[in-house]
Formats: sequence, structure tokens, C-alpha cells
Amino acid sequence: MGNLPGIVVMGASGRMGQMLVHTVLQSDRARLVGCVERPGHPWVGRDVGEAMGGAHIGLPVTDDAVGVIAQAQAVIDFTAPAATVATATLTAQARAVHVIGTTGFNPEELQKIRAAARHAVIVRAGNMSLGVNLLVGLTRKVSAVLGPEFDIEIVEAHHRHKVDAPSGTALMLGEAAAEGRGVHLDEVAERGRDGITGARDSGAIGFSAIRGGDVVGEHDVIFAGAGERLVLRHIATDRAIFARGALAAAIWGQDRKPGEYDMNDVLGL
Ligand SMILES: NC(=O)c1ccc[n+]([C@@H]2O[C@H](COP(=O)([O-])OP(=O)(O)OC[C@H]3O[C@@H](n4cnc5c(N)ncnc54)[C@H](O)[C@@H]3O)[C@@H](O)[C@H]2O)c1
Ligand SMILES: O=C(O)C1=N[C@H](C(=O)O)CCC1
Repeated sequence: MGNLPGIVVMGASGRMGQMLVHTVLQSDRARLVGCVERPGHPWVGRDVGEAMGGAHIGLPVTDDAVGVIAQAQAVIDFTAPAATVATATLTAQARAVHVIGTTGFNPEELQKIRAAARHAVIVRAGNMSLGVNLLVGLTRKVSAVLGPEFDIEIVEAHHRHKVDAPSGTALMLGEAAAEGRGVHLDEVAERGRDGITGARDSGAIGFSAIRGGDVVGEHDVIFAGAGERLVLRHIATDRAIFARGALAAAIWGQDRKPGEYDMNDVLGL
């Protein structure tokens, strides 16, 4: 038991945080050594089991990230961009594996994460599920075969609380579609149409985001041609798929060389 990797869950009260706490507690391949919330959060100081509405497990939620990360072999982080960038400095100092599920980073934040990966293993993916990571490969392949006479549109739907758009998954799919065509997504992405937009640019990759209710996550990649349409679709119905992927990444990352990895590396895709 003592030599199983010790895991810290950042943002333990969040939708993903709670799912991660359950997933690590149920695993026989890792142990939960810390649960972190932001300073001032009402869960800080409370037993995490009781805070989640269950039995006492003897692990209080803390806002002392430095203290718990020093005891850990891996940190699983589904929080917010600024919080994740700050945590990357701590995991780099502690040489702990940092599994990053957070989405919505700007280029400067991504640069800071890249810098931290010089010192420690970082596994980062906008979606940690097996299905989506397979869909990314399929999207790249279909995009390469069909060519620019097929218009590519990516449509995603998520719950009402999601704060970033397009979703991290939609951006992964867009990047794969662009790679398939040998172009950079930044040069062809069309985000947010409104008003008299003019006709669609040939070669554009369009994004649309739906937000509502409790949708866990749905993604369509549409290839629309003359007289036919191909749609690749992933539907997530349970956040456990993301948590399982994240825990697999934390275990996979043990004893790897420092660097930034993704779920293709973890899943061997
Ligand atoms: N990569 C994936 O597979 C995947 C899957 C689901 C969600 N996500 C992403 O994960 C992130 C979180 O999603 P969510 O639905 O769980 O959000 P959420 O708002 O329910 O949870 C985020 C939690 O992080 C906490 N937090 C914020 N700042 C913190 C800090 N400095 N220290 C510690 N905790 C802090 C918040 O208090 C909150 O409890 C989002 O970016 C989302 O897009 C990624
Ligand atoms: O609930 C979320 O937020 C999700 N975020 C990821 C994204 O941005 O793609 C993965 C799906 C769920």
C-alpha cells in the first residue's frame, strides 16, 4: 500500500474533483494523500468524505497546496487556468507528475506549462477519455482523405456551468482536422458567426458551442460535402470516463522523463 503512488486532487469540491476523489479512493493502484481547495472555500478544514456527503475518511481538505504536494507522487488538476499554472510551478519543484485536465488556457499560460515540463512530467489533455482520443485520430484521418471540398464544422454541447468555449475537446478535434489538411488551426478557425457573415470561406474549420442543463459533453465533427455529409460523434454520459483517464495518466507518468505528454502517450494510440 505504502509504495502505491500518492495522489493529490486539486479542486476537490468541483464536478471533476469529486469524481476524481471517488475514483482514486476506489483504485487499488494509487492512494489519495491530499485534497486541495482554494483559500476561503467552505470545504477547507472539513473531512473530504463527509464534505462529499459520505462517511468520514480521515482526510481533511486543505488550502496548503505546497504542503500536500510535497507528500505526493502525482497531482490531478481539473480546476481553472490560473490555478493550474500556479500548481505547475509547485509540481515542478516537487518533481511530482502533474495531470492537467483544465481547459481554456491562453498562449502565455500554455508557455508557462511548457516551461514547467522541463522539470517534471506533465500529462495534459482537453479530454482524458479513451473515446475522444480515438475520435481525434479518426478526425485527422478523415480530414486528410476528404480534402477541402468538404466543409468541416465542429459542434459541441456542455452543461450550463462551463466557462470556456470552444471546449478543450473541440479544439483538439479542430487541431486534428487542420493537421489532416496540413494547415494550422489558427489560420483557418472560424469561431462565433453572427449577422451578415458572408459566405463560408473554403477551407475554414467552424466551431459552434451549445451550453445548457447538465450535458456532460457531446462533440460532432461534421464533414459536409456536395450531396453527402459524414458525422463523427462522441457522447459522454458520465464524468467517470475523464477521471479514469486522469488516474491512468498519473500512474503512467511515474518514472517517466520530464516533458509534456498527452493521452496518446498514456493510451498508446
Ligand atoms: N480534460 C478533461 O477530460 C476534462 C473533463 C471535464 C472537465 N474538464 C475541465 O476541468 C476544469 C474543471 O471542470 P469542473 O466542471 O470540475 O469545474 P468546477 O468549477 O466544478 O471545479 C473547479 C474546482 O476548482 C477549484 N479551484 C479553483 N481555483 C483553485 C485553486 N487555486 N486551488 C484549488 N482549487 C481551486 C474550484 O473551487 C472548484 O471546486 C474545466 O477547465 C473543465 O473544462 C476537463
Ligand atoms: O465539463 C467540462 O467542462 C468538460 N470539459 C472538457 C472540454 O472542455 O472539452 C471535456 C469535456 C467536459
